[in-house]
Amino acid sequence: MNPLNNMLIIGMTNRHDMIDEALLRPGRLEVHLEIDLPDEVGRLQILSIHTHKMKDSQMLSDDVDLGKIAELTENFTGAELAGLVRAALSRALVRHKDQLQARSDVEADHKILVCFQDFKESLENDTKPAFGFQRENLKYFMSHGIIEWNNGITRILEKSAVICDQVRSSNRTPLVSVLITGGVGSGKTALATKIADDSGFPFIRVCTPDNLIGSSEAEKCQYFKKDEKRNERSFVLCITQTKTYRFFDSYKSPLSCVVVDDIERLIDYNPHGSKFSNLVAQALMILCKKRPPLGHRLLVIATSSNDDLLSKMDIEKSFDSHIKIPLLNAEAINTVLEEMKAFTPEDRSRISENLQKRKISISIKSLIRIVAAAEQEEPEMRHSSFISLLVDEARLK
Ligand SMILES: Nc1ncnc2c1ncn2[C@@H]1O[C@H](COP(=O)(O)OP(=O)(O)OP(=O)(O)O)[C@@H](O)[C@H]1O
Repeated sequence: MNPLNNMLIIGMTNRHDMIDEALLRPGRLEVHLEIDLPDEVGRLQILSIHTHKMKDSQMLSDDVDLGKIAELTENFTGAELAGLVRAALSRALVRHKDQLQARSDVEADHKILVCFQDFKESLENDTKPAFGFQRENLKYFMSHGIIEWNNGITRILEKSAVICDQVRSSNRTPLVSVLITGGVGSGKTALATKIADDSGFPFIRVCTPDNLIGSSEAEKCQYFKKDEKRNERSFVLCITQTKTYRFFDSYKSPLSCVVVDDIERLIDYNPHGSKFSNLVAQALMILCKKRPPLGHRLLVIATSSNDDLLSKMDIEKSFDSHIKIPLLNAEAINTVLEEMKAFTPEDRSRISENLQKRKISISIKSLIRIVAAAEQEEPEMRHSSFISLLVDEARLK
């Protein structure tokens, strides 16, 4: 066999983690270059390249501000930006065809013009980034907004803003992990996503156990992989047939936030017999401790309703900060009713008067549910129905 000289072999993949290590050893595919998501300047350059021909043939309207489009396309890859330009062009073509059909005047302007509106509509309807997040998806977890029902909630939000600033700008802490705990329905998921949303980080991923229903432990398996070149460990936490949560996806962006919701469900905790998946629990602990690669910063926010379990399993210690969400007392209930504009002002003052005599504590989620149930009653029955539902619920707890 004669060796071939002067050959350069370039391999490309978007699943570096799945390539056999034998192929990546020195002497084989030994130089590894990772292409990160483009920043705003990079996106502007990519958009300029893909609209270059349009501009030359005067098909690009003067109102198209590529700088603005670069600003709006956070987390877009180069291929997605090219797709966006194509989608905007398709919209312009369809509009042009419709205009031609509508006009009897054949002499009308025949020029196809791609406008800023075409890009805007394509962004809204056609091209979405595969990485990162969609802001509207986060809103799903805060379906009733965030009500600052007492100073405790305001302080939590202020403390979280400081933590986000720390991740963003401190050179000492590229990784910060926060644990949010509270009773069932206390608003953990909503607060975690609010913190992630307010952080303004370009990459946000919410990992909920709902997506893993029916997955076996093998499917949820996590594995660790040693990258010999960079001496780093990268890992995949959960693999399902439909979805792959790769926490190291977050390393594609310089500034990322991963929300891990409902830890006890993620680790398959079963109070009967106290069973859980140790593999997933270990993966979580490593996620909270493993520094991201150089130049990348990561905020991990995890939520749980089971404080005791986490401290027994030593998971709690893996987090840098622990936020506890309180339940609502009578005063907080009044604030929430006020903020939600639930019932009439007269009903609200009757409720407030009634609650003064009671010692009550309830979760925000239960309170919202009770308000919705009471609002189904006849107007004159609403406040009494609310009180009795509230008392029943609080007794249940
Ligand atoms: N200050 C607040 N904090 C958190 N949630 C709030 C607040 N004000 C209003 N909400 C609303 O309350 C609901 C809280 O539900 P959420 O699912 O976040 O609770 P949870 O503690 O994660 O529930 P579970 O224990 O069932 O997982 C959301 O609809 C949210 O919009």
